[in-house]
Amino acid sequence: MIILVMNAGSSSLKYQLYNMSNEAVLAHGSVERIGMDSSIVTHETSGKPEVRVVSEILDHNAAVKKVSEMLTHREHGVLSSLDEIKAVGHRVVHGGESFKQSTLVTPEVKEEIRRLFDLAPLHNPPAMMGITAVETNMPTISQVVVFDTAFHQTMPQETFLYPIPMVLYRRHKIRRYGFHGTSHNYVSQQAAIKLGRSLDSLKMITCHIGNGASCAAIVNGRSYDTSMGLTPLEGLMMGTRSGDLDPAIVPFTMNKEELTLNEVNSMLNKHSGLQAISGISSDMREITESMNEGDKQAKLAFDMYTYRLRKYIGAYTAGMNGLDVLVFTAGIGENSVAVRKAVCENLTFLGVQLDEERNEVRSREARLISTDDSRVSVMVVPTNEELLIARDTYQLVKQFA
Ligand SMILES: Nc1ncnc2c1ncn2[C@@H]1O[C@H](COP(=O)(O)OP(=O)(O)O)[C@@H](O)[C@H]1O
Ligand SMILES: CC(=O)OP(=O)(O)O
Ligand SMILES: [Mg+2]
Repeated sequence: MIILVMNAGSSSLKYQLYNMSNEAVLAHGSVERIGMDSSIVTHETSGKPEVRVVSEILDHNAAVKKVSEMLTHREHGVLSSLDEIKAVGHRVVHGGESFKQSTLVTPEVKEEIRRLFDLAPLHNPPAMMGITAVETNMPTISQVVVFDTAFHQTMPQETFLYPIPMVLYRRHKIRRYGFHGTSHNYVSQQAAIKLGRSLDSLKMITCHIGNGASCAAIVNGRSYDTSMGLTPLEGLMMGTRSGDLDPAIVPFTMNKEELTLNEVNSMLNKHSGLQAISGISSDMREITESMNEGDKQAKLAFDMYTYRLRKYIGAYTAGMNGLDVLVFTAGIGENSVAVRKAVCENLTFLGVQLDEERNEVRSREARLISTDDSRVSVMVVPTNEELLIARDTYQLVKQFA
């Protein structure tokens, strides 16, 4: 069965085409800068060099049309017809409390995702545009939605509620939801497999640190707590997002700087984090390079980033009353030797013993980076949200469509 996975952002659409008989990726790529003056399409099929074209792509509908063209292209394509695709699986960031697992798209499901626009104004509308564009361009195909929030629906009230008037939860569902659930779920499973242990007996912390960053406390394979909240702004310091701060900063800054709600939202989501402190970049590679060249602001950004992550690891270890496995994943977690080292070298009191040589090995495989006698197993596990979306889509379509 051939399945197309889509991850639609506000100005981008990433895709992967899977053959589920062996979970092989037949093609993958992205359309970036949708709606801007020149959009960039990249497309790669196994064994061939990447194709890159600049084109005018006005909206997500045009982007899906472009992806269909690439997949069936005489030279670069891998399909003779779009009919070969059995289903499309979409990443949807916010599923609220309505969606505890992945589901087939129906008119009711679409209505519910629309109702959640308020809670994820940056993330859910583009996902809906992707779903509608597939309906227009491939009208007979089954669609499945996979939610970032679903895995965290096992959190208990004491971790998901905010200590604010309960009426706000009852009326508006203001609570902590958590995100990157597909990734936390996937890497926790992979870590247990690699260790040859059952998830049922493990206390784990998974750190998904990419552009967006969150960590999760996972007990017996179920999410117990996670650092993102109502929206993906809470928690860790990120590339351009602040993460945790005193909420009083919001009205205080609005007053002092005469900012509107939109402006303060944009400040905290797009102009904070590593970018704001370093004054250089939101990209951890550039931060590390500048720090190594002696830049003090870059070093401060790096130190704040790793300190805040370490605080969460300490807090979650206390929250779970113990820790067996610590997992690093996503762009920074999988690649930054320096971040992993800075976080782990101050966690010896928890029983974390990093093996410096293992930490420096570069590989795309899940691997152990702690010493053999470290009480806590520290691991790097490459994430693969698309594969989990493809698997859920495959299961649901096999069962119901
Ligand atoms: N070799 C590397 N060393 C340090 N950081 C890296 C390296 N490779 C990628 N990164 C960082 O990973 C981050 C992007 O993570 P990624 O998971 O790809 O983000 P996204 O949220 O866009 O999926 C960037 O901060 C980037 O600098
Ligand atoms: C939910 C979220 O923060 O996603 P991303 O890391 O893709 O921005
Ligand atoms: Mg990501």
